[in-house]
Amino acid sequence: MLGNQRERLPDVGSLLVVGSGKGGVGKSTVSVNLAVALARAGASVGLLDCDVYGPSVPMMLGVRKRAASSGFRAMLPLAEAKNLAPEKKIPPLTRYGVRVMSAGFFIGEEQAVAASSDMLGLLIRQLLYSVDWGRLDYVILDLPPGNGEPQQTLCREMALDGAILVTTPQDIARIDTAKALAMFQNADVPVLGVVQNMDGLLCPHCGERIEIYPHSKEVRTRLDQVPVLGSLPLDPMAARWSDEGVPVAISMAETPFGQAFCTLAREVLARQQTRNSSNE
Ligand SMILES: Nc1ncnc2c1ncn2[C@@H]1O[C@H](COP(=O)(O)OP(=O)(O)OP(=O)(O)O)[C@@H](O)[C@H]1O
Repeated sequence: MLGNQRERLPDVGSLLVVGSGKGGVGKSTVSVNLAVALARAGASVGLLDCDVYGPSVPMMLGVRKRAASSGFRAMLPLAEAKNLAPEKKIPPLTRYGVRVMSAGFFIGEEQAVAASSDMLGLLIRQLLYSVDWGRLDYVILDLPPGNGEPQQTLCREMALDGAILVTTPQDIARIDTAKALAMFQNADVPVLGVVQNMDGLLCPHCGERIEIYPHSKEVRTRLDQVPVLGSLPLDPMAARWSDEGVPVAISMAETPFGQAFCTLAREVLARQQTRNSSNE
């Protein structure tokens, strides 16, 4: 099925996904900070955390839900149809200028979700339609690791306007990222580029750069052809701010680490504008 036959979210300019085949490489860090940086650059932005089993966005944005709840039973009745009446839609939370929704707003942070994995695609698609996003330039989907669900359903049914891949320099991460790349390319989703995260550690004492993860020397032809949108070092302060619930695009805005997200946002805006004008 071609991209233009897939469904578009009403009133949303571009639907972007941030993904990687590999877990823990920084997808949520990139999603949250890209969303905040785009908002700071003047765009109207929504962010949907698509990780049902381990949502990280609530903590990264300082909206943690510690108490357990009735979980998805509380959410599913709301998410029964695509054409939900406006008054039935779920209002997103607004944090740092970004409209945010996460399964983590409905379930306690230590609560296990019993949804079977083949339900995840439907669940996320329903959530996407059930949120009262309003009119937005961008909605960013922070994907869970892997190439299963909800990725398959989203690639099949939604018109995704761009994918941003996140990897570390190691080959073990690049192998999985190459798989995610193949998944998006096979589904005709335009891949905007790759962010190389945890690319060296800057010593907080002397500033020396230490390579934590070895740079892969393997040729991965498809992945090597994808533009590099940015490179981020491992920075202990970034992890600390993230746990504090303040995105580094705000808390470290003046540092090279924070600035990297302004550059990433500018790259994404430019690439998306080029794509939009070539599609007109
Ligand atoms: N460049 C970095 N420097 C320091 N810490 C980082 C960096 N990037 C990510 N982290 C930290 O690493 C952890 C994992 O990052 P994150 O949750 O963004 O990865 P993920 O790919 O979304 O993980 P998952 O696969 O679980 O969804 C987080 O604690 C985050 O704060």
